[in-house]
Amino acid sequence: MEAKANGPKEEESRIDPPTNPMVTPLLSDLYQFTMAYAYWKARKHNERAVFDLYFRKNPFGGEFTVFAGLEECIRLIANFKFTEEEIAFIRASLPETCEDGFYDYLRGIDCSDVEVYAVPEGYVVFPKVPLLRVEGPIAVVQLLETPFLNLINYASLVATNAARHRSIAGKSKLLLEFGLRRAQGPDGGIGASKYSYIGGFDATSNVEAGRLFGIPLRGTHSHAFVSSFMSLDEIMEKSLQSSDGSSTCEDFVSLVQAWLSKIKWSHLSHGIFGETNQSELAAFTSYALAFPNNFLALVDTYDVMRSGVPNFCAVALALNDLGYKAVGIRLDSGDLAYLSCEARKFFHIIEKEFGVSNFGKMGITASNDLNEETLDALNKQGHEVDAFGIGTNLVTCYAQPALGCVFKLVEINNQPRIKLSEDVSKVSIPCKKRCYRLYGKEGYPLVDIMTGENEPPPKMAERILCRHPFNESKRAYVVPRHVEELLKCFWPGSPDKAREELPPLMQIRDRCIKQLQQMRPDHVRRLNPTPYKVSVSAKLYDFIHFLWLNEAPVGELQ
Ligand SMILES: Nc1ncnc2c1ncn2[C@@H]1O[C@H](COP(=O)(O)OP(=O)(O)OP(=O)(O)O)[C@@H](O)[C@H]1O
Ligand SMILES: O=P(O)(O)OC[C@H]1O[C@H](OP(=O)(O)OP(=O)(O)O)[C@H](O)[C@@H]1O
Ligand SMILES: O=C(O)c1cccnc1
Ligand SMILES: [Mg+2]
Repeated sequence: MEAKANGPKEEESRIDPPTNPMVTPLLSDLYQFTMAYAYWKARKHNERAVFDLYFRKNPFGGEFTVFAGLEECIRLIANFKFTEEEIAFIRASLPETCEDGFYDYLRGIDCSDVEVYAVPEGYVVFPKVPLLRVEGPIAVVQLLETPFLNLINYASLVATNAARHRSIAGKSKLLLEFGLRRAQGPDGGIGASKYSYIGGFDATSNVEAGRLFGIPLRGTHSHAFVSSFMSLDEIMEKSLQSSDGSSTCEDFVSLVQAWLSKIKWSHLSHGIFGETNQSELAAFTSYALAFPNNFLALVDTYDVMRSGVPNFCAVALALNDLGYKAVGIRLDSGDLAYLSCEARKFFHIIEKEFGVSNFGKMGITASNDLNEETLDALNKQGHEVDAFGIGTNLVTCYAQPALGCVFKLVEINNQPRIKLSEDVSKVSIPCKKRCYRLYGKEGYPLVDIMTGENEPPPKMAERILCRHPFNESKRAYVVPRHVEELLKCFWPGSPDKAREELPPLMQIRDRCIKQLQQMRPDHVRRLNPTPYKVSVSAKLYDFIHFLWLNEAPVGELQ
């Protein structure tokens, strides 16, 4: 197909449908359809509306949030079209008094007249600043409220949760997402894997997420595998070729037993253990025969130091004789700080005693109900864990089950709108706005500022007054070293107009890691973090308060 004169090639510009086929125009609340009908009935449906999608409070007691879920929103609107079956269902769900013309109207709807400006996915974001600004015919944009919130709330929450776990674990640790079995259903599981990866996890055990998104897959084995073996006699196929293929060990089981005996009687490890569990030894040996290049053993089924670790070392040393390097162990119960240190000491003893270089650096993975607090406790106690497998607390976002993103009308037919509330933090910021991040001389972001759409943008090296949107006394002058416009055009209305790229997941992850690194450390620390400043221009401040006074009825005291 020919490339269009000034546009991308058609196939390049085509945007895939949402990952989850359940994400359709019907994945919405009934009231969006009743409102759409009422807009249509009032001939208001094509009025041009601007909505902001934002949250009011950072999750997990922190002062930052990682924005995620944008690509799935763009996929939804790029493919937004009702099927006849869907229209028939809406017709059956609305009162019979609804006129037929509405269903013809629905049949014709797509998002070619909708514009979405958004913060790039993976960015660090803050309360009140729009993550998305959605503009279009009010009835259509209204229908997008629920699916957009659904696609962004959990994605951003779990990406933030992952980023927090990464920040405590430290850069050098491997973080594995193990949560599929505990996730809130299939979409929760897939979403958790995808967005934990964006938040800085290294890999997932979720095979379907690996296929869909190219996330690295990792895994060990379970207690069932260990306890399914009864004795070494079960192992029928005992031969193992050396890693370079030059020789074959006909009886790998005997080689393992010989090593276990050597370890047991070596003067350095003497007394640490007596008889190890032989069924566990059989399981480890079998696993090594199946995966000589990827041997990793779960060592806590019977007794970590008296059985699991010595059995593991015997198999690892036998593999070493044949030129293979074992990967390491996994600890899944007990005191993970203590056991990891004990295991590490044992590996060092083996290295010294038998001259196997780097044996002391053997990988130690830990799992079992890990969360921010346990990671923090392990750090404080000192530990020797290289990789953490985290499931339940990560994917269910146990510490906070939802991020409260909302979708509020800020302008209709060029008329700014405000939503008032007794609770000042819930008052919406009116107007179609532009948002900027101002950077200071040390390179850190200093403040986010929202301005009216037609105000001149803040300029580098030029002093600008940044005001708290609601608190009159809170204001500061900023001379930015660098100004970044936050809301970029991700959906200009049609797939062949210029728009921001939807980058691969890996790039979003890199962006997220970079974003977190460039934050001033006190904003992202765990204990008593400093709030990041979110502000409005002086002009917007005045306008908000003018509108507020205009819209709020004056009470009468009797
Ligand atoms: N050194 C440590 N400091 C703080 N918390 C730890 C430490 N080691 C382990 N933990 C945590 O303590 C909890 C122990 O959980 P629990 O008592 O259910 O497990 P367990 O008895 O060790 O193992 P099992 O799964 O066999 O019952 C887990 O959440 C684990 O992450
Ligand atoms: O603890 P999480 O953070 O959710 O991580 C995943 C857990 O899932 C696995 O076992 P499972 O919990 O199914 O069984 P177990 O606790 O008896 O090992 C694994 O051994 C971890 O313990
Ligand atoms: O591979 C593992 O060790 C694993 C995978 C999922 C859950 N728990 C552990
Ligand atoms: Mg468990």
